[in-house]
Amino acid sequence: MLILKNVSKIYGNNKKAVDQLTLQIEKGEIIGFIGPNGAGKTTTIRMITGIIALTEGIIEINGKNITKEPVEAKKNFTFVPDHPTIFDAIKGIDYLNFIGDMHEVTIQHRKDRIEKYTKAFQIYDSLTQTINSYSHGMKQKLLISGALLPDPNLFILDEPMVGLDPHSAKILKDIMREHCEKGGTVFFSSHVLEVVENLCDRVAIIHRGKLIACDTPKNIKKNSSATLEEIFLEMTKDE
Ligand SMILES: Nc1ncnc2c1ncn2[C@@H]1O[C@H](COP(=O)(O)OP(=O)(O)OP(=O)(O)O)[C@@H](O)[C@H]1O
Repeated sequence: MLILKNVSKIYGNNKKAVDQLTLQIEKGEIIGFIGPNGAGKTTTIRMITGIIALTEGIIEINGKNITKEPVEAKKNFTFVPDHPTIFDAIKGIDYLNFIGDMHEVTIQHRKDRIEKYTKAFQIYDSLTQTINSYSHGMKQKLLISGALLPDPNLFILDEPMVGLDPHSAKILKDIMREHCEKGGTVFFSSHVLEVVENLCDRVAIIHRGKLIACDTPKNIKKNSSATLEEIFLEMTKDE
């Protein structure tokens, strides 16, 4: 479903933010992508989503190369960025309809899914208001609802729990799990290690641009009684 082969990113200031990262994610998996601040998570996600170019390597989404076939590759995923930047002079419902139009979601399917997600996130009654009247969390939930609307094969989220209240975070976790049970795939970055440990099939750990582990939470913990947080802190501590 998602393949990264020897992917690197060197920024203009010669900063090697991602270093030879290789990762394969299968259909139906939830993968949590964790790492300390500056480890390269957002850079990796921005390369997967085609927002920035790779310096080297290959990224394929459902067999489509994000560099060579960006339009085809982009039909296979939706993305929720870490900051809910959104054109906010329009109403919430207009934003969702725009997403529906872009992804050619049928009217009935669109109506059902808008109701399902915005009611679950308790923003349904605010959809007729302009987005500039929304709180940070409401914007985040609108973006998530929009990203779910096309029923993507791959759902990518950069730090989705930030700004969500516990009730909304629980709904999002349930939606992510449901998406995978229906055969979809979820790839998300997070600093909330408890969520990652409890929700994910596998955890990918990046440190200083390099992938240092990618396995089930149980295997990463080597069956010890330590928490994922304890193991993560040990693996990524500065010598
Ligand atoms: N546009 C840029 N130009 C130069 N360096 C950058 C740029 N964007 C990110 N970096 C650097 O690349 C490295 C990785 O940054 P990135 O944002 O990918 O980390 P992250 O793991 O998402 O961090 P955080 O957990 O703090 O969000 C950092 O050293 C950062 O300073």
